Amino acid sequence: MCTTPLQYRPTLTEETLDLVAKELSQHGFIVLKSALSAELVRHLLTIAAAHVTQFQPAGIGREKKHHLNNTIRTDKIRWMDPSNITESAYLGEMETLRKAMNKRLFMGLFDYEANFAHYPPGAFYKKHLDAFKGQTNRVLTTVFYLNENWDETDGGDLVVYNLDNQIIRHIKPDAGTLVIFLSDEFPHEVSKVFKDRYSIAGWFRINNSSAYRVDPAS
Ligand SMILES: O=C(O)CCC(=O)C(=O)O
Ligand SMILES: [Fe+2]
Repeated sequence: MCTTPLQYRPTLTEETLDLVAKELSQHGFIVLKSALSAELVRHLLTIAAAHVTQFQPAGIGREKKHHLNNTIRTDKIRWMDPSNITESAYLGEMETLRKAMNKRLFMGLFDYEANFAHYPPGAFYKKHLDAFKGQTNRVLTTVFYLNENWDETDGGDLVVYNLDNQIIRHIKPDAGTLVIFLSDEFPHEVSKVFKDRYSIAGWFRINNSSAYRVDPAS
């Protein structure tokens, strides 16, 4: 029997990457609908749902400051596995995005870390910033949604604020929607969900290593 290996065609076109660069330089924020192939999105959802019992409670803060705080967030996560062909296809698209932003905007993004997230009914993530100026090497956030047939009444909007704390966007976590924004400029929250919600949150990082301090891998 002959089985062809599973392959995914890259979907981020030069035109899309131009648009992302333009919007990020003008507004620091972009929402792309149907950003990746429907097949890839479906397979990512299947993987997330199949492994959900292994997801771990998510923490806040990094390294020594990392701790669990279930008054701030109650989602569960699993870091992506590059040895899986489907997860690797997603990471490949993000690598295309990384290189494109470095080329067009000279952002100096040197790597990317990403986790699947599961918000069971009742879960939320209160308003937060992913990064504070000068204190982190996370500079560009991505959130990619995997949920089919998401209804307004299912909750779980991504609510985005500006630095004056005014709401600027409500984003429905629809399958295929990719949100990209500057990590230290947009406080955001995930409103309470009423149905299982799956996503992939990721961060492009700059290299803060110096002779005195070596950056940890994650
Ligand atoms: O899932 C979302 O819409 C956002 C998640 C988030 O803010 C985070 O993981 O830092
Ligand atoms: Fe966040």
